[in-house]
Amino acid sequence: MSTLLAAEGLTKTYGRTPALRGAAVTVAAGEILAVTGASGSGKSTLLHCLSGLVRPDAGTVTYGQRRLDGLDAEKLSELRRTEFGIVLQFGQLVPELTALDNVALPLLLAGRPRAAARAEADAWLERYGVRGQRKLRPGEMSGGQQQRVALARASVTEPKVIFADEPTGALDSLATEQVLTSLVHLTRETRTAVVLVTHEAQVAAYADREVRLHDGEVQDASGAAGIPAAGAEAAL
Ligand SMILES: Nc1ncnc2c1ncn2[C@@H]1O[C@H](COP(=O)(O)OP(=O)(O)OP(=O)(O)O)[C@@H](O)[C@H]1O
Repeated sequence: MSTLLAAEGLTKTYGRTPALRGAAVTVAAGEILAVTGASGSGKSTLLHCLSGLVRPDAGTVTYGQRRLDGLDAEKLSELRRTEFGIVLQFGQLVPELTALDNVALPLLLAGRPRAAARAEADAWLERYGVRGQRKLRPGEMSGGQQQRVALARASVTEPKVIFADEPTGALDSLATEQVLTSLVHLTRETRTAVVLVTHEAQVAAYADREVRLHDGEVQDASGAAGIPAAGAEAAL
């Protein structure tokens, strides 16, 4: 598989706390990569560096032919808007907008007509099991419902890479399966790659590959982790 995203020697220190210490990782088009490790091992920091939200102190992130550190803030934010879908751990939905309008927003920003944007947003809410909540604002939804709306918003543009930080952390196991199955479908249909930060084995089992962090370093990079994603899809 062709490499879409490659990071080498990533180092990031917050004050005196080393979050990453020379981490290296690659992501291929269409693959689901689970990033696992104990609390504080650097998983979120790795996701933030890979998605260009945080600049590492040292090391490189290359997306296609482009080095993220070679892009200015405007180019980086354009790249994130057009090629990436990002789901962070806490509240990134627009509080004033309904679930439907939150999900339609990236399409409207890309110039899609309102009716078409809303129809696509509706379909993604359905896929993630929160169509019933489409008229609610984030403050009127549970944490798990908000997570699913955030995933729908990250998926609606069919980006090249989705970065998701514990996207099922607030879901029960049935809803977790529904969400991960939808993600697997997305990757198989559109060759979207997914970088999935998780501490749950049930979630990592959906990945094609797992990278385990320990104290900011990649401890173990394994092949298929548990149930392969294709198996999860076939089990539908
Ligand atoms: N913005 C920040 N300011 C200060 N320290 C930070 C910041 N972000 C991360 N850290 C520290 O860097 C280390 C790695 O944190 P990170 O959030 O990347 O780990 P994690 O594996 O995602 O943890 P968790 O599973 O608990 O979310 C931790 O010691 C954390 O306290």
